[in-house]
Amino acid sequence: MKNELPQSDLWSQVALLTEAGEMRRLSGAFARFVASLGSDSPALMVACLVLSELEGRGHSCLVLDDLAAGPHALLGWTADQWNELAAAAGTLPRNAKGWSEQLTAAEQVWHAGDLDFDQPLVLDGGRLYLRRYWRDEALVADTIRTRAANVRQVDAADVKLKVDRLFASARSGESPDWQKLASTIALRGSVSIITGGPGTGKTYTVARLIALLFATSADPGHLRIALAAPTGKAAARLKQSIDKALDELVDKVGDLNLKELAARMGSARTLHSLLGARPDTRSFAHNKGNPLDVDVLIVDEASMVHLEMMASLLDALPPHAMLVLLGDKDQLASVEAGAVLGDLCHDAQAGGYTQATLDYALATSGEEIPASYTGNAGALAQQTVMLRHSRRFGGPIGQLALAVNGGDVERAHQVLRAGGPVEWIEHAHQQHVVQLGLDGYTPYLDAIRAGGGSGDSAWVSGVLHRFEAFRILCAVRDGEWGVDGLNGAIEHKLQGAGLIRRHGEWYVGRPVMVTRNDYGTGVFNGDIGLTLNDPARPGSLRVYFLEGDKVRSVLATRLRNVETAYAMTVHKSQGSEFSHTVMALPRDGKMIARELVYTGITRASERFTLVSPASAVLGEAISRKTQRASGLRELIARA
Ligand SMILES: Nc1ncnc2c1ncn2[C@@H]1O[C@H](COP(=O)(O)OP(=O)(O)OP(=O)(O)O)[C@@H](O)[C@H]1O
Repeated sequence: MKNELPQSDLWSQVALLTEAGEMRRLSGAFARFVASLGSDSPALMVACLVLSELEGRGHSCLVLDDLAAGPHALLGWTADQWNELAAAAGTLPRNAKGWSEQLTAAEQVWHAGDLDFDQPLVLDGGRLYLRRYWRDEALVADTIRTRAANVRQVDAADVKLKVDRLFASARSGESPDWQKLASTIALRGSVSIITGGPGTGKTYTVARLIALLFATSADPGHLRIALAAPTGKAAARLKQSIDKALDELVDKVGDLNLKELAARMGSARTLHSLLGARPDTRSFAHNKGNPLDVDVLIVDEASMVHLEMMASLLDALPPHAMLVLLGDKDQLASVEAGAVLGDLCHDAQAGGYTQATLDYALATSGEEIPASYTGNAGALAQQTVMLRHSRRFGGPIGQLALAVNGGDVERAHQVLRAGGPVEWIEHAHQQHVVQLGLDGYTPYLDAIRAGGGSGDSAWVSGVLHRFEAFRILCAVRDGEWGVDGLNGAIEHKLQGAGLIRRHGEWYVGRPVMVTRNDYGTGVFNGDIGLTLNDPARPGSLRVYFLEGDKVRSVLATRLRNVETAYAMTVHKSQGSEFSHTVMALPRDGKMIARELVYTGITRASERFTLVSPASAVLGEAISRKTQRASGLRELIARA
């Protein structure tokens, strides 16, 4: 029955928060929609508003304990903003139990386990979900649990012989050799995870795993191994690194023609293209009913895979196929809801390996897992290995990344102030970033002028590589420290310096980022290209994209969803690396957390410059760890 409550106060508060930019219009509309289906109790309305807001911030659910304690910190609101909303709603439950009872009483909420009427909201184990996210989380949890428990028998002596040869030249430098361990642990599993920071050898290890898979297969000629990553750039990088690593292994796998077998793997694909994305729908051509034609699927940059994509991927993977996820668990999670890799890697640091895993590791790799990593952390933890030693990240950039990752503000300040390849412009003005932009982008713009637009692919590739050597990353989109403000200011500066000649939107030298998948032109969200003259058609412009060592181009006027990309968000930079990376932090950093700073720093291979108008923002961000509400771990642990 409709509850005629004096809720006008609540909706006035909603309007105020919306006007102040603290609440999405969508959240109010969503709550009203739910009310139109039945109860409009204050508890239900407030829960809907908060749930929708959290969804916009990447959480897959609303934990009722958080709601009872006051979710303002999760929302980035002040305690007053929350208290005013709660007071306007009327009497709200005092604790999680009370919230649970009131929400369960609403006919729009399905209490998991009860008779299901396909209600839009789901309450499961003290968490409120939008139905779609609950379905995705349940699917991921069920599939991962089943897969983690499904460990196959291997011939330990045979594996040891082969893995010893594959890792014979490896300068491990660590004991135990986690890389070697990771490859034999993955070999037995239906799902496994290899996590580690930049340069810890995830790709190096997986190349050896591939060789091992071929070498131990009864029918290597028919083993179908597929490589994939969330973005085109990450996919191209994966393929390139694996090819390079496999090249070094050709004589280490007996009579097998590794080159030919590797060539049959084909190129690495984006997850969208692997699954067969269809324009304008969320569904894919491949799913449970039409599974992927693979025996082994290796997915790189798995931290970028959001909950919905992971659910689609697991749904489309045939039960017999092996899934190997590679990624850095400490990186920023996807913009979309879910922090799947982070959730799945909960025990990676500690290990939590059982005696059975210790025995298996010793028998297959000869490596002894130290006692400090033993425990009983569950089936998935037995299939998870964290690589702990970075090979190209030992200097100040690595030290800074480590300090940030560990939440050590003082140490981060120390490294930043010590100079060298790491620098910090404190109390900066926007002009500082703009000047860095001018210096950093002059080389590729000079190359364009010098080349005269010959269009020759080696020349284009050279220009693109120069562009890729430098990038400005932003934590936010809006304002003078955001992507939009900085792009405009840099463009203006380059124009003033005579490096670009802007007539309208498109001009020679304009870097662009694709913001939506476009199947017609074959460009995907996150692809970055440079605008150059079309040698075949004087007067017209083409955008050139680097794909591994190849170059692809599209007529500029055919690209509908693009934005200028002198500055880009840290989120979009994942999977890329630049020799010199500049990261600009805004004046107000309340929504910035450690993972973002860490991800920005780890994009830099040789030089990292931090620019911030207010120095306190960095410390605050490092101290703030993103907590994304999710029930994945609990659902996986459920028997
Ligand atoms: N055991 C090893 N012996 C010798 N070289 C190694 C070893 N492990 C890794 N390397 C080298 O270190 C570099 C980094 O390795 P790799 O690219 O595999 O790391 P990664 O973890 O995949 O990095 P990213 O996260 O940046 O993709 C590569 O040049 C690789 O060849």
